[in-house]
Amino acid sequence: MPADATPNPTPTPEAGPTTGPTTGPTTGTTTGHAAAAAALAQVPSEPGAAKPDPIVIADNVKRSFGGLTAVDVEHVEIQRGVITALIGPNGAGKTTFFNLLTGFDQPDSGDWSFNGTSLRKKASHKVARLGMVRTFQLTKVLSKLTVLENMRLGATGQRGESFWAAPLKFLWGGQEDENTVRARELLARFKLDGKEKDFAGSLSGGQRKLLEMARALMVRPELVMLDEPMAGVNPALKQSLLGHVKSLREDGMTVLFVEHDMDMVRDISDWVIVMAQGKVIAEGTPDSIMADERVIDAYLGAHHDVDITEMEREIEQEHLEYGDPMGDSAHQPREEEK
Ligand SMILES: Nc1ncnc2c1ncn2[C@@H]1O[C@H](COP(=O)(O)OP(=O)(O)OP(=O)(O)O)[C@@H](O)[C@H]1O
Repeated sequence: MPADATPNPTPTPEAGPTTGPTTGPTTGTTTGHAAAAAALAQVPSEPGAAKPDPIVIADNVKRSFGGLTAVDVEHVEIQRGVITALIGPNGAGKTTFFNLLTGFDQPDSGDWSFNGTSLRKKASHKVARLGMVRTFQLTKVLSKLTVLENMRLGATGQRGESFWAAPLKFLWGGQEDENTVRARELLARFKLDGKEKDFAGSLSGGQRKLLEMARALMVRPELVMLDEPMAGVNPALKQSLLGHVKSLREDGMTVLFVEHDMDMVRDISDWVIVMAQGKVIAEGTPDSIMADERVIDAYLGAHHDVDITEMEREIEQEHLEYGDPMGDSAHQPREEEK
C-alpha cells in the first residue's frame, strides 16, 4: 500500500464509541468482535501461530542492553482488523518490542513487515506515515501547547521529542486548514472539543491518554499501538476509553495494545500474546490464555495481586487530586460493615 494511501475513512465528529459490527471500509468485510473471533477461529493457540491475514509479521527480532536480552522474538504475526493484547510481567520486553516495531529503537537483528513492506531501519515518522502509529506509556503530549496544536502536530507523524520542539508554523504549512478540520472532528469524537484552547498540561491523566489516542488518528492509521492505555486513568474515564478502543476496530483499524489491566484485556481483546523474558511464550483467545497454566505461572498468578494494589493506589491518588469520581455513595458502608 502506498505511503500516502488513505486506508480508513475520516471518523465523523459525531462518531463516538460504537458497538456492534459495521462494514469495514477497505475490505468490505464485517468488523467487530464476532468477525474477529471468526477470523481467528482456526488459529492454533501456540507461540508464533500463523494468522489468516497478518498486517504485521516479525521474524527473529532481537534487542539486548549490555548483557540483558530484552527482546528475542522468533516469529509473531498480528492479525488485521482485530484487537490484540500484548501482556507479560514487568520487564518482559513489551515496550521495547513496541519501540522496535515503530522505529523508536533499533534491533540487533531481525526483520518485520507492515502490509508486506519491511520496516527494518525505517524512521518512526515514516512508520507512522505508512499507517502504523503508537502511543506511549507516559503520554508525550506537549504541555505548553494547546490541545488543538498537539493535534495538528499529530498530522506530521511521530518524530520524537526533538522534532516536536521544531518551529511549528513551518510544519503546518498549507495543510493547516485541512488538519485543523480533521483535528476538530477527532477532538469532538473524543469529547475534548471543549478543551481545544486549553494547554495540554492542564488535562487530567485520562484526558491526556484520550488526546494522545486522538492525535495518533491524525495520520489515518491502519494499525494503532497503545502502550498501557489504562495506566493512570481514573475509573470514570476507563469505560469511555474502552469504548474508544473498541470503536477503532469497528472503524476497520487493527489495534495492538500493551496492558497490565486484566479486566481490560478480557473485556476488549480478540487475541492475546504473552511475552516473558523477551520471548513470546503463549498466544490464544483471552479465555484460553487466562486458563493457561504457563501464563498463570509466568504472570497472572503474581500479577493479579499487583493489579489490585495498583488500582487502589490509583484510586486513592485520584481522590486526592479530583475528589471521589464515584460520588459520595461509594463511601457508604455496606450492610455487613454497619
Ligand atoms: N534503554 C534501556 N537501557 C537498558 N535496559 C533497558 C532499556 N530499555 C529497557 N531495558 C530493559 O529491558 C527489559 C525489558 O523492558 P521493557 O520496558 O521492554 O519491559 P516491559 O515488558 O515493557 O515492562 P513493563 O510492563 O514494566 O513496562 C527490562 O529489563 C528493562 O530494564
